[in-house]
Amino acid sequence: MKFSERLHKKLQPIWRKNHAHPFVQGIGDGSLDQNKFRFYMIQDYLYLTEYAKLFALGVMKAEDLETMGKFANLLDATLNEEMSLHREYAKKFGIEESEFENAKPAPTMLAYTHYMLHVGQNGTLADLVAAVLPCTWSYWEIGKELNDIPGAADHEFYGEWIQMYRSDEFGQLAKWLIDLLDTLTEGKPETELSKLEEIFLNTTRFEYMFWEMSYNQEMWPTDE
Ligand SMILES: Cc1ncc(CO)c(N)n1
Repeated sequence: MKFSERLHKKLQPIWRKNHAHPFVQGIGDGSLDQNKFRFYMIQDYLYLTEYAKLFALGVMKAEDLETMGKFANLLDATLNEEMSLHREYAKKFGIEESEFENAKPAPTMLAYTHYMLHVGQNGTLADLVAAVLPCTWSYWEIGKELNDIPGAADHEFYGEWIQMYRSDEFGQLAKWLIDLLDTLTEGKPETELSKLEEIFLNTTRFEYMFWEMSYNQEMWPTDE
């Protein structure tokens, strides 16, 4: 069995929870409160700013030019395509891009990005890929599922979000990461695989927490 097939089995219960989450459901049927979405987009902008750095670390850790080039593509796609979606939404909200950039980070966003950066900086290339994969893979899956809801991708407010994550371009990036992880783990001992599985599960759990955080607009519980 490919390592990604093993991971796919493991992540199913959490993915089902993602898809059933009222935030995701609300994007699908257009009923999501726009204030919740705005909170999410701001935190996601901060998230992607850090996430993009993982791809720069991928360039550093890769051992051949082809892999370096692919990570460079991912870095470019994140900063200049995916984050353009957020900048467009900022316009729709009538707020400046700088308001996105200078927003206060929410604790779950901080915990998630810092965990990934820690793994990416201190681990192997396989560790790094295990950490970043749930992000791309789960969004692609959500994008495709929501796209299957009649009219969802044409919704005047949430349609563009669905179109971004269901797109073939985005899917290709996810597929490339999946294949890379399978190649890197071929013939590796169980001790190593279970360590990678744990990293993958942790960021999968963080993905669920990000929906939860956004739905509840969670900041520090101690803030005045
Ligand atoms: C939290 C989060 N996970 C995944 C993606 C997909 O890139 C995103 N934009 N934000």
